[in-house]
Amino acid sequence: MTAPLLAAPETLGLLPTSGELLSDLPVRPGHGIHAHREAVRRVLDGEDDRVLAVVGPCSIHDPEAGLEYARGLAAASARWTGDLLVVLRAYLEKPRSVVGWKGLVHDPALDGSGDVAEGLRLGREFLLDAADTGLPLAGEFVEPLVAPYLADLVSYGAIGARTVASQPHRQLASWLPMPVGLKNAVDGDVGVAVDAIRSAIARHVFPGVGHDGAPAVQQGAGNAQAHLILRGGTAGTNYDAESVGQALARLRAVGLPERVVVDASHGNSGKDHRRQPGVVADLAAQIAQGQRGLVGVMVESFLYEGRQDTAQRYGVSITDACLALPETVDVLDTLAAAVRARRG
Ligand SMILES: O=C[C@H](O)[C@H](O)COP(=O)(O)O
Ligand SMILES: C=C(OP(=O)(O)O)C(=O)O
Repeated sequence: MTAPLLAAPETLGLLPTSGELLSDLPVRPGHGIHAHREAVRRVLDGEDDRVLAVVGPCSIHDPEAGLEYARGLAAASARWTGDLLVVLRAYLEKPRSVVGWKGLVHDPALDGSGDVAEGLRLGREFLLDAADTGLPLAGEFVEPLVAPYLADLVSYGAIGARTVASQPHRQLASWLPMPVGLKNAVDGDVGVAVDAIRSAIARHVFPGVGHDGAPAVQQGAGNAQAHLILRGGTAGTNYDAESVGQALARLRAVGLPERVVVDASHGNSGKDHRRQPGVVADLAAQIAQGQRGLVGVMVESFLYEGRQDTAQRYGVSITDACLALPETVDVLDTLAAAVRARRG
């Protein structure tokens, strides 16, 4: 007896279909997802002169702490309503440079056991509860098969620096029903993200899995709000006025709308959360001086500052280091003041 040429990967457990999970845990009346997505679109398209502020933990590992944070941010956000459109980072998947914890959806027990069925349920419950705060939600999409289980609750999507060159992720962005930001690569390459935007705004046909669980040929019509996120990289930061100007020029050169969101964390902070306020102060100065192509800012923030390797301390990130919520309020005050100055 010869071994099969291709054995399927070992099955560790079964998943519900996305249709089943959506019907068990439906979007609640009052979540206002359509209105949130439209609000994000208006800011990106320059029809609303506020600045998008995508703010929250690097990752959600403890739904209780994540919700306490979401409620705190929602309460604070009332003060910036006229100047900022605050969106909660509700990140349930983490791309890894090599190996590591892949996020609540992939490993809710945080121990490598990988109970994805439980992760999807817990993750969706978290998004539903977080949406109850009234904040629009942001998420990075890492595993294309996971998106149909969660994307109906998301109003701002991101494709990260590690997947921006991947055709399946560009296809994913082409069908996702919310504006999607595509990040420059880990090495700082902006060109690959510009290519990704050109791909994401186009129609794609690709294999996928429907809400009924059946494999199917699917279509993405193209995401008109696909845009660039500058996140710095190993080659250096790219939040300064010259880098922002160069990025806008690259977009203009290929006929794309001149708009960027800048991530104050990751390569722009060297993963040192204490540098994020300085980055946002620089961005605020650009906005105050009239830069209209700078349409959004991303900040990594949690209940308490810093990070930890394992979940010992409540409300502290187990992935990248975050600013504490009170410092985040100061940072967003600075940004809101800059938006008012730009109007003036
Ligand atoms: O945003 C979080 C991390 O920067 C990202 O998941 C990569 O982390 P890693 O380089 O520690 O794997
Ligand atoms: C992983 C992230 O970012 P990046 O892709 O820029 O590293 C993130 O925003 O969580």
